[in-house]
Amino acid sequence: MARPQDHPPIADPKIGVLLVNLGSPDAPTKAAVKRYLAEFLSDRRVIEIPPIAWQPILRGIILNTRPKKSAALYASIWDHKRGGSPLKLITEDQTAALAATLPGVLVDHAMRYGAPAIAERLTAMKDAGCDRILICPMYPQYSAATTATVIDKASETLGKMRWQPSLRTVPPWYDDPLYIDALAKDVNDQVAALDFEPDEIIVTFHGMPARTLSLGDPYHCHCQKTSRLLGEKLARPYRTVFQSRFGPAAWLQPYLDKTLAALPSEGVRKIAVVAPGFVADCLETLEEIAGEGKELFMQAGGTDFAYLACLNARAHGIELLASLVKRELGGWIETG
Ligand SMILES: C=CC1=C(C)c2cc3[nH]c(cc4nc(cc5[nH]c(cc1n2)c(C)c5CCC(=O)O)C(CCC(=O)O)=C4C)c(C)c3C=C
Ligand SMILES: [Fe+2]
Ligand SMILES: [Fe+2]
Repeated sequence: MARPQDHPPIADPKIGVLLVNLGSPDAPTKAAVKRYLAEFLSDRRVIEIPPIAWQPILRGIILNTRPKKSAALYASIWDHKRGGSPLKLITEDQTAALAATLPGVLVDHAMRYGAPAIAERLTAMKDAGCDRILICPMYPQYSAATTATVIDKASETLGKMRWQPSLRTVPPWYDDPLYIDALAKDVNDQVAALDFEPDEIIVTFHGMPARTLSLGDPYHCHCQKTSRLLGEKLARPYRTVFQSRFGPAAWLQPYLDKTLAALPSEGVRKIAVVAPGFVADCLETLEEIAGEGKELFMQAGGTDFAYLACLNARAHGIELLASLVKRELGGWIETG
């Protein structure tokens, strides 16, 4: 018969918050990018092609060509001083800043691909005594390729636990007035600091394969609504586009690159570009928009281009995150 002294130690109960973003390679090298892309692009939520057809393309072509090119792009944005990608370092800063607003709550972060892994952090939180955990996928707009895959991975981890923590998830906040207000204030602040007046604000979102819309993914609608609400709040001319097309199939349109190349011929020569679907700057914003995008626009005859930073760990961003998280922690902590 088990005696009380045989009982495994139990930590004091705690509430936990886990921020989860996409993840980056561990280093801006071909080998690290290959490892990262192999994990990312093997996720069936991301590439919805049967593995029997997709894996030979991934292993035979993509992982032999893309890592070299992507590693060079990562190298161009890497923070060598702090040692990491912008996405990783900003997520760390967001975690620390959010923790400062939630005394007594264990705030941590994980990445869906690469490190720190969701399984590792959820297990560490459970071991530290978290019997209630709020997961915050760091995507304002829901998609199966981002939000759902975070929840799948967390559920897979809980599936291996005897004593599971209770789990809550932060719902998508694409139309939340707190988010739209934070974005509008941040865009206005950044535009006011420019030395030109933009003819238009270009609102760009990471793309998705076009067919995900007819399959029932709400991502397109979420992006359109964010953009409309932001545009209305800014009371400025704006347009919505999608970027980062991957593979030969059609993705959500209009495409950012084609739009940037065409705008000057429409008489739009001064623009500010904002990417509200990213809560942290990353390869897709710093390299694709602020780097390649600017070059395309200027070569096409544009005169002024500004990339507006994501909310990141700046004041409007952290206030937003703290409000969303505190609201979802209602009943678990004193939120009044
Ligand atoms: C913000 C939402 C995102 C959606 C929706 C999304 C869908 C999606 N992405 C790919 C392929 C790639 N994305 C890559 C980078 C990347 N993607 C997001 C976010 C979303 N992706 C972020 C934040 C990043 C940057 C990561 C970083 O480390 O900074 C890449 C890797 C980079 C490269 O090699 O070019 C690929 C590939 C697909 C196929 C997809 C939807 C089906
Ligand atoms: Fe992506
Ligand atoms: Fe839609």
